[in-house]
Amino acid sequence: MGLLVTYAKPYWKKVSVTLLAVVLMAASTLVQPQFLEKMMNAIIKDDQQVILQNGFFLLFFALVGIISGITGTYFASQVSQSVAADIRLAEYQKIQSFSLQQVQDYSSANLVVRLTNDINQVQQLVMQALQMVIRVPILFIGAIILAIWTLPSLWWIIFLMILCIVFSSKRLFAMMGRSFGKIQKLIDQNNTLAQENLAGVRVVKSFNQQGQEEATFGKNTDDLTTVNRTIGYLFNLMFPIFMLISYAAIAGALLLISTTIKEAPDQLAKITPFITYLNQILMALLMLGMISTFASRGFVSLKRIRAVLEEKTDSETDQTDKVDLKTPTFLTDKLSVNKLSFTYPNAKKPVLQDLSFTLSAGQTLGIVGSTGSGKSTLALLLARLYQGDDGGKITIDGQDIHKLKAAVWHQNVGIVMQKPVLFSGTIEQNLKMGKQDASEEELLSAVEAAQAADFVSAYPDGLKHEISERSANLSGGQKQRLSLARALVKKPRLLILDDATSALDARSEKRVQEVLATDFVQTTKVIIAEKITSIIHADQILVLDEGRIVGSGTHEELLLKSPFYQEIFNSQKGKEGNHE
Ligand SMILES: Nc1ncnc2c1ncn2[C@@H]1O[C@H](COP(=O)(O)OP(=O)(O)OP(=O)(O)O)[C@@H](O)[C@H]1O
Repeated sequence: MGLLVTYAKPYWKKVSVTLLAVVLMAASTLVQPQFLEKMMNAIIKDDQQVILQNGFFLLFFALVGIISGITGTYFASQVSQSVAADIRLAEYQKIQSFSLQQVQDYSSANLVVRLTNDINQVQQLVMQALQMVIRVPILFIGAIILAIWTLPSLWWIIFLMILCIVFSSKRLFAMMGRSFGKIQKLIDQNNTLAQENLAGVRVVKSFNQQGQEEATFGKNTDDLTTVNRTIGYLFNLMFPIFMLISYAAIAGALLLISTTIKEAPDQLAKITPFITYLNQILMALLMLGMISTFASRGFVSLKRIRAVLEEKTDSETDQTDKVDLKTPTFLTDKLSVNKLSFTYPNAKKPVLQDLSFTLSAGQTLGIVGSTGSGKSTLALLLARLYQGDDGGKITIDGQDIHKLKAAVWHQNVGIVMQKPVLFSGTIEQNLKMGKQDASEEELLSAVEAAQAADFVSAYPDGLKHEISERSANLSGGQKQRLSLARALVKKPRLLILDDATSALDARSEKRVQEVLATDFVQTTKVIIAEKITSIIHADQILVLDEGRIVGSGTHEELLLKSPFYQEIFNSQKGKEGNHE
């Protein structure tokens, strides 16, 4: 609730207008039966003037009710949309600052639901709350007081009716409440299934898995429908049950009045407002039921959103805009990795153990090793996307990289991941992620260095060419080249290439190596490769096996002293790609 109040504060003027309109509407609803009673009395006495006079007031207050109703809905809708938009933005910004582990812990599908469906639920909650939170108590208490005031002897009928309604709705809501939590979980699963299936559509088709995928998705959708239907049934039951109770109360009231009408004929005029008040009490309880439904779903969603917003993230103490990104503040000398170990947060065993090595500025480090030996993990640690276990450190000129501003480190480090990721938008927009203010010349030079010039210049719109969703209109090699160009355009002080040239032909890969050696002399390079030819000239090569360094030295040294390295080299000799 505190979260909603915080986000609604900037819109206090509109909130006040909404609440004022709602109070006016509730008051006009309560006052109308009073004029109805006066009209009934005048009809019995055949007093035309009083009939007209009260008819006019009745119409006037009905009009006030309509206008204030429309005004309230208009402003409530504006406030709820603005509050939802602000929370959505805050949540999105928060997710942007999440570590890889946090994204993995929540799962991306779950975060998408929290950004979409959960926000919609909160929007509905705000909309309904603004319109009903004040209206319901005014209407409920006001109608009870006025009903008793109208026919005091029938007070117990009112309370009996309320008791029956409260009892039956409590039961219905208890049954519905259980389903709301389930819905959110099923929507998460539904999203995960759809996302995975669409992202891997080629695999699904090539393995003829459409039927299997449809069945899994269908099962989840059926479960969701069943839970939604249960809630729908229970909700739709509520209205007839309430109506039944209220008609029983009205019938009871009429029966009792009919026995006393001869001694007190003025009670005839009171029966109409009394019944109207009974209906208003019923309306108030129905609205309470509705708001409880929105509240049950809305508060589940609000809790999920708050969990995201309250996550502790690295960048909270590290605001990019306060950092001078232009001035390189490190990498003047030595990058040292000292006794570095790393265990993924939910894993039992460390993935990297006791790694130590040093690199001088401008040097090239090659990393080879068996699959799953921890090469990509080391790349992520060097890029400061994860932090090593206690004790081990990565330092630059003696300073722990985690003590530096994350934004500064990321500005000076270029990483090309094993699976290249580009975003929908133009090639230029993607490349400028490396350097926002890069000139066209700088972009073209990076494209040239990454051996992407041929295919980029073949597009009639060149750098303005649109990359489609999940870069479906690019080949694997093209994606790799553009990812490399994006890292090169920022002229990083430390460049990490994780199997980044695997989809390049031997000639292009050789050209990339030459460009890195001549145009990026100052850049320290860490190159993870499957093929030894990719790192053969490295100043130092690390051989990893099961997270440990099992060999280090130059190519020639390793050929002499590391059987593991020799084995890899011999297995690759003569194969395509050995362009040495
Ligand atoms: N996010 C993660 N959470 C938990 N374990 C992970 C995660 N990522 C990787 N691992 C595990 O860490 C180990 C090392 O993975 P890593 O990707 O670093 O190996 P690699 O040497 O790059 O492999 P490859 O040559 O196949 O790319 C593997 O056993 C893998 O299962």
